[in-house]
This record gives sequence, C-alpha cells and structure tokens, in this order.
Amino acid sequence: MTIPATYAAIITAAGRGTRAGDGPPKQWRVLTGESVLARSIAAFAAFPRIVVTLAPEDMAQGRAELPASVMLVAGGASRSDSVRAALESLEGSGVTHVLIHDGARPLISAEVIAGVVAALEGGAPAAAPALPITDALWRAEDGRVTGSASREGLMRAQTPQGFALDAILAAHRAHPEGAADDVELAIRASLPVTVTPGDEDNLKLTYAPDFARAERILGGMMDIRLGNGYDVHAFTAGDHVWLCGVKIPHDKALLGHSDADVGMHALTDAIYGALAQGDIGRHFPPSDPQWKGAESHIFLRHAAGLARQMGFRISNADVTLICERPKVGPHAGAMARQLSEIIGIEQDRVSVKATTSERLGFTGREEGIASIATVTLIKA
Ligand SMILES: Nc1ccn([C@@H]2O[C@H](COP(=O)(O)OP(=O)(O)OP(=O)(O)O)[C@@H](O)[C@H]2O)c(=O)n1
Ligand SMILES: C[C@](O)(CO)[C@H](O)COP(=O)(O)O
Repeated sequence: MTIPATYAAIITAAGRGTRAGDGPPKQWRVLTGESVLARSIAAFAAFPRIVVTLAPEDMAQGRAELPASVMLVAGGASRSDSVRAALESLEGSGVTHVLIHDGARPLISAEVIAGVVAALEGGAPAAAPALPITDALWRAEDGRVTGSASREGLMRAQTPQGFALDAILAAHRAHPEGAADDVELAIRASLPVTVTPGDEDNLKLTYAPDFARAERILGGMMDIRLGNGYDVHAFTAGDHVWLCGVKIPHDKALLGHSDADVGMHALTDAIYGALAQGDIGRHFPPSDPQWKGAESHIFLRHAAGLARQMGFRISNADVTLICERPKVGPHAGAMARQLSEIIGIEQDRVSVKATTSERLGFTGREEGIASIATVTLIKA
C-alpha cells in the first residue's frame, strides 16, 4: 500500500529492557543478523518520515547504526514520556497522522500496518491492531487459582497504534500521568478507536525466551537460496590472466569477450542462478559491443545489486578455480578480498580455492581454466 505523504512513524526504543534479563537493551540485540530495532525501522521504510525515541545514552549508537534518514529524539522515563517527546517534535511539521510502534516488536507485518493506515484513511481518528483472547482467564495467588474471569469483549493490544497527530498530541498533553499504551490515553480523551487485525507473530520481545521464539518465527519466514555457477575460458597468447579480480603474470592469457575473469563469471552466474534471473549472457549479451573487454567486476556488481534490490543479502560465496597453472594459492587472499568488496560482504564469508585436474582433460592439458562457484542468499 502507498503511505500518504503526511504520515509519520514513531518507533519507541528508549526503554532498558529490564525484564529481558542480562545483555544490552533488547532493541539493540541481534536477531538472525540484524538488530531488533533495525528490523522494526525497516518495516516502516515506506513512511516518508520516521522518528525513533532513544535513551540519551544510546544516541551515539543510534547515529552510528541506524539509517541516516531517521530522526532521533531523546526519550523519557516512561514509554508515554518517550512517545510524547516524539509527538512534540512533529508538531507544525505538516504531518497529519502518526503510527506509534514498539521498537521491541520487530516482526510487524506490512498487512498489520496497512490495516491501521486503511482505517485512518477511512476517517477513523484512531485505529490499532488487536487479537481476541483464546485462553481461559484465571485469577491466581501464591501459585493457586483463586477464581476465573470472563474473556468476553477482551482483546490483546498490539502496535502500531495510529492516530490523527493533533488528537493524540492533545490526549498526551491532557494526561501527563501516562498509560500502558497510546490507545489508553486516547480513550481517556474520549477518542473513538477502531480495532484492526493483529497478528500472532507480532509479539513484543519482553522476556528472555521471547527472543528464541522470534528467531523460530523468522526461521520459518526466511527465504534461503543456493546458486551455482560454472564457467570456462580457453588460453590464448598473452602474458597475464585476470582471476577473481587479481592480475596474475602468466605465459598465456584467457580468451573472452570481456576480460575473461572465469572465477568472477562463475560467481556472477551463481548469484543470478539463486535469484532465478538467468545468467551473465542475459544481462550483458556478448553480441553487444559495449561489453567488449569489459572488466568483470561490472557484471558481479550488477548481480550483487540485483540480489539486494530483491531483498536478499549474500551470506557466503565459495569459488573454486580448476587449473594446473598459474598457482592460485599465493593470490587466494587477495582474490577473496576483491570479491568481498565487490559483493559487499565480510571477507571471512568469501572463499577462493583451487584444484588441478590431475593433468586430465582440457584443464589438465592447460588448454584453459574452469571455475565453479556456490553462493547462499538469505531474505529474512
Ligand atoms: N522510557 C521508555 C520505556 C519504553 N520505551 C519503549 O517502549 C516499548 C515497549 O516497552 P517495554 O516492552 O516495556 O520496554 P522496556 O521498557 O525496554 O522493557 P522493561 O519494562 O522490561 O524494562 C519498547 O520498544 C521500549 O524501548 C520507550 O521508548 N521509552
Ligand atoms: C504498547 C504495548 O505494546 C501494547 O501492547 C504495551 O502496553 C507496552 O508494553 P508494556 O509491557 O506494557 O510496558
């Protein structure tokens, strides 16, 4: 759904996460490769403006780790204080509606957000997601059940909670005592609140075991793809070869339309393969004279960029060069460095190795070099 230009998202992340136990505050903990807060912010990427509340002592970390486009506001002692500071920062900005979301709910879905926005666009001054209660409710004391309670009409509240900015700002100003959430303040201010569909996966990380549950959910949502690539180039007369972005003096050269970097071509094809996006020939046709003599990093950069565009990160890459000569071992580190820089991942996630074919076949007869590559892409 398209988010109207006058909407803003407020992500609350100024809490200390005391119930989550030891370790950094929960919003800074890492869930399958990305911080909880980065995930929560990413879910609102379509919003024209994002305000994040942070504890004053976390501001430096926020500036270093969060996207430069988000606005950081110092939070207060309670969640309500933090939200109010963010709301005040938006007054007079032209923003008409805000969605207020817990930074500690990183599994928020586009559907839940769209439900809230649709209700506001339909004219509701306030709307928030919730779920019905499916368990019986008891009262208990000292480990013993003392009674039961009706679940009739009770809902479990979630975020993001959406409001017309002026209405929720007025509610906060009128009730500085605060509340558990913004809907509670809206109700105190007599604002009608529309209930929109919540989502079981939109859990708030509160206690230590919640992190394992979130990882299990993310594991189920994860799209993991393997790609393989294979390439061969024949030798011709010359005095050097390009292998995985490194120029190696040799008594022959590799023949090709581009610079004939056989390792880089195999890796490029592995990425296209994992994305089911064809191969180098489809994106850079050899019949097109503009790619004559082209440096192969252009192809690899394109494939890695396409992966990012399609929402994947490259988790690792493994390239094998098959040749009798030149010796690859002394250059393998430099090659891995080049590849890791081009595809934008850490060097310890890239492997370049070589094997001979025991003097068998075309590589054994030193007629050319072959390469195979494998890559893993992850979308979480
Ligand atoms: N002064 C505060 C307190 C909380 N929050 C944010 O509000 C959300 C929901 O609050 P909660 O789960 O209670 O977080 P914490 O206060 O961090 O947790 P705890 O109560 O266990 O310390 C969290 O994203 C939290 O960072 C905030 O912005 N400012
Ligand atoms: C805002 C909230 O997430 C709604 O469910 C919740 O009230 C905040 O968390 P807390 O555990 O009550 O502090």
